[in-house]
Amino acid sequence: MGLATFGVPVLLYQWRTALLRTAAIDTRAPGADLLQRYVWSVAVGTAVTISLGWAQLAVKEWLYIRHNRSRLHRALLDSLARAPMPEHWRVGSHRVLSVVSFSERGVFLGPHSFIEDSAMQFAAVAFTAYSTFLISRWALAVLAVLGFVMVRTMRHSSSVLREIQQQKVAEMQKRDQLMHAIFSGALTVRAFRVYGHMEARIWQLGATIAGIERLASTLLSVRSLCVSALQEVLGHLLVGAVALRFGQGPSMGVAGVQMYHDLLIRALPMLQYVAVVAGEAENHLLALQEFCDVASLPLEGPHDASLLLIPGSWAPAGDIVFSACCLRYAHGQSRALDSVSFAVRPGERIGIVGRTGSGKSSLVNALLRIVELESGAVVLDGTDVSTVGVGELRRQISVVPQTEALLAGSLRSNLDPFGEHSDVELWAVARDAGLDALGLDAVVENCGCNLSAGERQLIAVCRALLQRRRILVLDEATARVDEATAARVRALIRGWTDGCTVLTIAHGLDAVHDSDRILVMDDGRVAEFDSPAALVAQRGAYFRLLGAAAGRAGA
Ligand SMILES: Nc1ncnc2c1ncn2[C@@H]1O[C@H](COP(=O)(O)OP(=O)(O)OP(=O)(O)O)[C@@H](O)[C@H]1O
Repeated sequence: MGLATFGVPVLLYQWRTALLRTAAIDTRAPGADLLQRYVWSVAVGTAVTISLGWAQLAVKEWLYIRHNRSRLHRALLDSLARAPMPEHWRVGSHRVLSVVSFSERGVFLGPHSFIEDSAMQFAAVAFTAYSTFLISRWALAVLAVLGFVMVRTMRHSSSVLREIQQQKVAEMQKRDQLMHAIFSGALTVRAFRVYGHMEARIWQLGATIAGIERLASTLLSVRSLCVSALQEVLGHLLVGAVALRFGQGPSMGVAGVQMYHDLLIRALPMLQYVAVVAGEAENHLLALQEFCDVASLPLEGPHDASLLLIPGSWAPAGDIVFSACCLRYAHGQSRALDSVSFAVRPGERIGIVGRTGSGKSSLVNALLRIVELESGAVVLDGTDVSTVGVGELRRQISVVPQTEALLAGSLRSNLDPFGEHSDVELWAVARDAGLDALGLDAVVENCGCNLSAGERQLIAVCRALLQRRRILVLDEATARVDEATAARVRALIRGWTDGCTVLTIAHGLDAVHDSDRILVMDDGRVAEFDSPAALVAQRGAYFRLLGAAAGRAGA
């Protein structure tokens, strides 16, 4: 680096001498002083540019690759891992994926290459401008105006190209989604014989994408033609201005003009680079903005930092109180829970029923602080859950969600992802659930796609039971198994949750008829809450649900 920084000016000095000799410039002739200053400015400008480049290269590795890259990645992961779920739903997985993939390709490479290019190109343009100023102010004015037009044209065309690119990405996403739908819903596609229709749609999207690509390439060609033409005009105008300036010099006029022309031909494309770099920088900064938006999502409450409890010391027995709870998913949306109040005693089994969208799953979201309450409080064993860490809270509760999450591995690794249980326990729960025929080492593919829907649910139930927590929430946990298996799962849950508080959300009333009490939700409110027998005697909402279920069964 040192050799280059100090060697380059020396080489340039030699070059300048050779140039002057070749051009047979009489250094004592009028105007020669001006030309010498010009050549010097070229030499110094080039040396500065190269030194800047070297210095930038030296800091780049440490600053962007070693330091910023890992820091930004960590910020992105932290943000995604700690953001409240509504933020996840808002951001969407597509946006996260595009930010993560861009972070690899663009955000980290973008700024430093922008600095590298801009340092080199702006310095190049600056010394071209200074050199031209030395020769002719009129030439500089022309250079400035046409350079401005060139940069504006490039930037405008870059933004048009960017829009076209975005359109292409949107069309490609549509095509990918369609491909995914065909792949994941292959049975439905074949059953309804719509493959031909979907194939035609994919071809149509492919043709649209090809059309967009053709448009982009035409635009690029037109832009490059325009810029070349503009450069030619600029070059001739400047050379003309210089010829006028030096035209009178008898011994050096032609040589000076020739030399200036040569240097100009090399320097002018730099203007084009400046415009390209500026457009690129704009793209990168927009992407960086997007990256920062996702990397700085608001955080959910502290994970373990309870103000009131010694970490790990909190072990509620399962007493749950909802007190005037109001929950809203988004501003302007109606409340999913509207002044919900009820109390559950430790060890009680509560069935939660109600029509679709009545707020059953929202109760779980409030209990686990997946979504924070707008007002009211959820109290566990006398402790307002908003005062404990979300990690601490969630460690007290096992949940079997509506859509279970299975990972590629074995039955064993899915039942016991953290290797906390003995084979005896795993066999016991697998046997009770009727999964023992598979064997603990049975292969489970990603998302459990090599298992039946019922088997996947059973694995999720077993995994929750093995955790042996005081509170268990089952959200439609037996919706996809036959009645005999559902009865078996109910028996399994009873056997493994002695003394635990169990909240069972279900559409099918069979899943909750043996509960101690039934909570009926209606439009975000508690409609009824009592024992099944009392609710039947009341002939209210639960009774009507039973009647509707009986009607469906009879039909
Ligand atoms: N992620 C979400 N974003 C916005 N609104 C939501 C979200 N989840 C639920 N809602 C709304 O909140 C209300 C209650 O939904 P919730 O999922 O609690 O009903 P549910 O009784 O569990 O329904 P289901 O029986 O279909 O599971 C509905 O009006 C629903 O549209």
